[in-house]
Amino acid sequence: MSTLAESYLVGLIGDGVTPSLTPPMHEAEADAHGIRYLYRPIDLAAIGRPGSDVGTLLSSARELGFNAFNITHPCKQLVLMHLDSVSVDAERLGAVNTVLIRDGRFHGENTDFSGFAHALRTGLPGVALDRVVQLGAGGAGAAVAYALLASGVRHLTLIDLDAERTRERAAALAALFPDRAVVAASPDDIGHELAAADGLVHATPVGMHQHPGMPVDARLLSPRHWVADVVYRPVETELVRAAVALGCRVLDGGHMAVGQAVDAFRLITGVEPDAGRMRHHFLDLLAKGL
Ligand SMILES: NC(=O)c1ccc[n+]([C@@H]2O[C@H](COP(=O)([O-])OP(=O)(O)OC[C@H]3O[C@@H](n4cnc5c(N)ncnc54)[C@H](O)[C@@H]3O)[C@@H](O)[C@H]2O)c1
Ligand SMILES: O=C(O)[C@]1(O)C[C@@H](O)[C@@H](O)[C@H](O)C1
Repeated sequence: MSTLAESYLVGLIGDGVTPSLTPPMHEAEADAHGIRYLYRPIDLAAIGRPGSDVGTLLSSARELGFNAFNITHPCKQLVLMHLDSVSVDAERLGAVNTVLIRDGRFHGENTDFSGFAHALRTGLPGVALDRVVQLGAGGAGAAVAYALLASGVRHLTLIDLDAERTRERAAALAALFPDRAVVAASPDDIGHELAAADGLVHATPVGMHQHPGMPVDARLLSPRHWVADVVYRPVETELVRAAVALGCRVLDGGHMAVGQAVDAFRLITGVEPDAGRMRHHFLDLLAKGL
């Protein structure tokens, strides 16, 4: 038998999360530390529950002895109203992807932003952060943009097909970081924006197996740009391949996927994970077609 203090029972709540690589990443890292750790996807689509049930699911899970959760689409905002406390960054960002259950209370964190910020620091050390263009202002884009500004980016241009979403996101971020410039631009302006930028961050679905292609004309990139992608299925996207071929410094989307898991594992267990080992495991899982 194991109790709350001797083992970890963790879940991932979200729509379509059955194939997620986050549960096996956590479990393998826990195994390596000799920690008893079970991590189950709780797929809303599979159990026929709406995202608005996230509070009910958390309450049941607390009664059943769960220690923590990762939370994903469509619940990252919906979960906020069910929490007893939230980290400063998750509150400012308005999104939670990690819930810790401690002494019967729910505490929310956001490791999407911290995972990307860590990946940027360690994967692209010393890159210029004066001007960055970010393509994609949806769910992942919100966390990444927040991480860029928290990491010191001085001028951030957001570009998305959804002009209203882009304007709203830029205004919200500008209010959070009043000493920076955060502007919305149209996809037609990308050439002009990239000409003045140090780096490009890509956070749209373009380049995924289901949406193959290049999100930006490679002729607009030059070796002085650094390029970060968030797409990780495949990890070597067309954008990543093109940027490497040009001689750009590149961060693939696997770094963010592993980064959020590294930070969540540390928060849940209090044990320092081996980030390099978790990335190796993640790449192995992808290579096996999982
Ligand atoms: N690496 C990670 O940890 C991680 C985490 C979450 C999501 N992702 C990946 O990020 C990508 C985006 O996911 P999301 O949850 O933000 O999706 P989302 O639907 O919330 O947002 C995507 C945004 O991209 C915009 N868009 C789509 N095509 C575009 C184009 N050609 N040009 C400009 N804008 C365009 C859409 O209008 C939308 O606002 C997916 O590939 C997902 O797999 C990666
Ligand atoms: O790997 C996934 O499936 C995730 O859902 C991706 C992202 O949404 C993270 O915030 C979650 O912690 C895990």
